[in-house]
Amino acid sequence: MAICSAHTTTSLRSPCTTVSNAGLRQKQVIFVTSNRRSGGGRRHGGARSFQVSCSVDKPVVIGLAADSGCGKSTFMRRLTSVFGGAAEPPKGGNPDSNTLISDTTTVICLDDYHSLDRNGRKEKGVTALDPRANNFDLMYEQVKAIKEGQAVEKPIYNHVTGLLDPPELIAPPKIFVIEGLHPMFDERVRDLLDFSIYLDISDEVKFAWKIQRDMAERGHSLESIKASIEARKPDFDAFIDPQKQYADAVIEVLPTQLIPDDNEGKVLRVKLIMKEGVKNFNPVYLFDEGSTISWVPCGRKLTCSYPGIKFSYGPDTYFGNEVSVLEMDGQFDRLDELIYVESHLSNLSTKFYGEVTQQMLKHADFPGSNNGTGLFQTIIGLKIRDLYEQIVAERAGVPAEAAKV
Ligand SMILES: Nc1ncnc2c1ncn2[C@@H]1O[C@H](COP(=O)(O)OP(=O)(O)OP(=O)(O)O)[C@@H](O)[C@H]1O
Ligand SMILES: O=C(CO)[C@H](O)[C@H](O)COP(=O)(O)O
Repeated sequence: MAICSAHTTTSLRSPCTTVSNAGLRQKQVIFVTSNRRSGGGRRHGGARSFQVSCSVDKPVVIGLAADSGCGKSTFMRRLTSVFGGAAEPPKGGNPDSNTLISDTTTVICLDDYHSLDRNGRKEKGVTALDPRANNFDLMYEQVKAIKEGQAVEKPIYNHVTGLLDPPELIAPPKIFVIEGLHPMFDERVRDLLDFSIYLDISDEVKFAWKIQRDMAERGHSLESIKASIEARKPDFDAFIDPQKQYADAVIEVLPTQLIPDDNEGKVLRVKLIMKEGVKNFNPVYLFDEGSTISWVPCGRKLTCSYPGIKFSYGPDTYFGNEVSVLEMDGQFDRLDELIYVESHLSNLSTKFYGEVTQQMLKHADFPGSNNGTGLFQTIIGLKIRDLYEQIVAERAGVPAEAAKV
């Protein structure tokens, strides 16, 4: 029996999504196979797709691009937290799965579309960033299937063994996030995205973060970290970096300008570059929309130790597109005082006064919580929630207020 067959669009909560996200309990969800073979699905190079007959709310698809070690996982944790509930790997599945599922979101890692495993890349002398090491046809077919409300059997790239493991079943969630090296590389995949983000970490900062993680936490030597960054650089420049021109929002992370010749990389200058004219996305602004503003909030209401904090805001162009740019240089001493900054920002898509500050305080232990990386990731998380609600409302033909999650 299809438990969703009586479901109508008057309710915006799809029981389908709840069931499918809870591990696709097959007794409760009817699969309509998409070819003539009974019990099977259409084969996609070892992976199948299934149609979930009761899909009412088709997923909103978000792309997040960045190089490895640039904060994608941290961003994803902030994003899923905005929707509530914990994100966990598929229950009972491969312990090395790269997928994270919560009540609302499913985040897949595009490393799972590596067509060459670690040995294969070594033999052919290509890096994982090279398109020849990735199966974009399968990525496109599966993201498209999910967007159309069909479950897919997605391959798994095992980062522990370096091998391609048997596929895992991915059901269409409310919000489907594809994160990794190439979400905007292939035009067909790019066109499926309802919103896209690029994390643009400057070489200096990337190096500092890599050292912090790979040296301190993984025991790699300084030389091997340098060598690995150098080896990836040509392919990064050729295949990953150009994707930022397509992103609806870019979070750019640079060394501070508040400390002359700083080379410690601890204090950061972070820019949130927001494309104008993107459907269901209104850029955040400081004080006065469209103006050019420079603001040092340190004083009676915001404690700042050296080197202080400086915000800037204004219009600009980015790869020929009109954008609004909000910048924060420096770091917060006291996160609870962030409310003072929040109260001067508009179009935040919060549901109550202080929601940005609350989210930041909730995850004060995440990397970047005291600077613009955490602040802008949180803001983009709220904007994605808003975008989702607007899309759902539009599909259901009701005011956006009625579609609040
Ligand atoms: N905003 C930040 N501020 C400071 N350090 C950060 C920040 N974001 C990430 N890092 C550092 O970079 C490391 C990698 O972060 P994270 O796991 O979120 O990146 P990732 O892109 O998902 O990495 P990978 O693709 O390799 O899994 C963290 O352990 C931390 O050391
Ligand atoms: O750039 C990467 C994306 O995270 C990895 O380096 C890529 O997936 C290759 O993985 P491995 O380190 O297991 O060989």
